[in-house]
Parts: sequence; C-alpha cells; structure tokens
Amino acid sequence: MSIDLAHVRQVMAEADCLYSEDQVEAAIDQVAGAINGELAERNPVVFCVMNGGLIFAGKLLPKLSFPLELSYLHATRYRSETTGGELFWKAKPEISFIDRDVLIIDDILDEGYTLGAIVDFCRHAGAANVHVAVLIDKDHDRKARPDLKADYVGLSCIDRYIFGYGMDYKGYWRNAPGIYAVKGL
Ligand SMILES: O=P(O)(O)OC[C@H]1O[C@H](OP(=O)(O)OP(=O)(O)O)[C@H](O)[C@@H]1O
Ligand SMILES: Nc1nc2[nH]cnc2c(=O)[nH]1
Repeated sequence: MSIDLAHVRQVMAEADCLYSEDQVEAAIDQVAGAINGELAERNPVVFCVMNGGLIFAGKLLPKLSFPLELSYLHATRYRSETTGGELFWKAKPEISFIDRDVLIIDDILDEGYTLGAIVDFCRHAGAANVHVAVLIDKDHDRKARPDLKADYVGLSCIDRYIFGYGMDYKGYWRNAPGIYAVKGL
C-alpha cells in the first residue's frame, strides 16, 4: 500500500506534543533507577518487543548497571493501523528463559492485549517471573485485563493515538523526538 508522505509530514506539523524529548529522557532515567534497584541481582533475560519497544529499549538498556542478556520478540496487533486487531506473532523469543526472570520492554500499554499475550506466553513457557517495563501507559477504561499492570511505567497519557519514541503513525515517525498525539485522533 502506498502512503502519502505529504500527509505523514502534515500529521507531524499538526500534532500536539504531549511530552518533549527532555521529559521523555527524564522518565527513562526514572525507570532505569527503579529497575536497577529491583532487578540487579536477578540475572534477567530482557526481551525488546519489536518494533515499538526499540527506541525505549535502546535508551534504557545503557542505563542499567548490571549484567543482562538481551533478545527480542515481535508481536503486533496494529500492523501500521491506528486501531488494533488480532495479535500476530512475527518472532517468538529465541533465548531460553526457563526458571529465569524475564523483563519485557515495550513502548506502550494501551488496551493491553499485546502485553497480556506476551506475559502469558512467557509464564506458560516457564519463566520464573515476568517483569514489564513500558515507556507510556494510556489512561482509559478499555484495558483488556485491568489487573495487568506494567511494573515500570515512564509516563501516562490521555486516550489519543500517539507517536514518537518508537511509536508509529502508519509506520512513520517512530523517530520523532518526543511523544505526540495525532490531531483529531
Ligand atoms: O496494549 P495494546 O492495545 O495491545 O497495544 C500496545 C501494542 O501496540 C503497539 O504495537 P503494534 O501492534 O502497533 O506493533 P509495532 O510495535 O510494530 O508498532 C505497541 O508497540 C504495543 O506493543
Ligand atoms: N503508535 C501507537 N501505537 C499504539 N499501539 C497501541 N496504542 C498505540 C498508540 O496510541 N500509538
């Protein structure tokens, strides 16, 4: 499907900045401090959830001051759309984590279907403990499992479609240096 780049540029030009780069970086520092305080002795296997978790993981990991193993997994339900559908596994974890602590890093906890499925998968596959870090938690009452909380949350946001810092608008602007809400969404 071809995409109208002029439209993609216009979305950025008209977007509302919810968090500046400095604010996001400060939130990442806080998350790193909390993880350093709690997981330093737990020898975790860390999984970055592609694609959205990439920037957050890339910024967060160098701030973690203990040895860890890193890999990725890829589960998606938005697939460049602005509403979610069926969860689709593109890549399951390859490093064994049986009886290990697992830390999942993702960009956003929105309705929570994605993280719920990932956490269930890790638990059923034998993880001793599953910890979740998200850059941002969207505030609404449509959570799939209200009991499913992230252990580490950088920021929270209003119920709008957001992009930047790993989060896309129709596949673009994951590189935006702040967190922005699309005008009208
Ligand atoms: O809480 P939920 O409503 O399930 O949504 C959150 C998920 O949606 C996004 O992934 P997406 O499916 O867009 O894939 P992407 O990471 O490649 O952008 C995001 O990265 C989270 O993994
Ligand atoms: N880019 C982006 N991805 C999402 N996945 C779930 N919610 C969102 C959102 O608001 N923005």
